[in-house]
Amino acid sequence: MAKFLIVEARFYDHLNDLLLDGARTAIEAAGHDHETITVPGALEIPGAVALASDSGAYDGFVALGVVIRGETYHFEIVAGESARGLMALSMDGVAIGNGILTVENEAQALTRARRTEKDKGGEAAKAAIAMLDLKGRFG
Ligand SMILES: Nc1c(NC[C@H](O)[C@H](O)[C@H](O)CO)[nH]c(=O)[nH]c1=O
Ligand SMILES: CC(=O)[C@@H](O)COP(=O)(O)O
Repeated sequence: MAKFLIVEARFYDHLNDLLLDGARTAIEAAGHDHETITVPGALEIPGAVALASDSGAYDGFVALGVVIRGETYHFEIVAGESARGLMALSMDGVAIGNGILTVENEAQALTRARRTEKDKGGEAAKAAIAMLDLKGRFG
């Protein structure tokens, strides 16, 4: 049994609850354990994963969040830099799945957060599980 840390940026409570449901369901269905921590926003997720990974307490990580475009360039920064940070961790051998939704509006987020539709939370968890399996094979 592996232990996953879900790192969620709780910017939109109702959307995060759906993403968490999907991720937790996927991890449990695969027979693994999980814990969850919350950070202020998506920009803080990579740093939190780096800190937790250094602790050696977790086998894999799932990043969850919702970034909805506003009026300024900040969307590009938050969406792009959070993804870049997670990719850097992945390239450094951290088993991680990216479930940070980067969308134009809440409607797009809702259909992607629900387990009954696109289930991006479950998708991210399954990606983290797959990367952990690869780590065991090649690590
Ligand atoms: N606008 C959204 C943010 N912005 C906050 C940043 O992620 C960060 O917490 C802040 O810049 C302080 O460093 N975060 C989201 O997760 N979603 C958004 O829509
Ligand atoms: C993704 C964001 O940071 C966004 O919600 C901020 O909105 P705004 O660009 O209108 O300040």
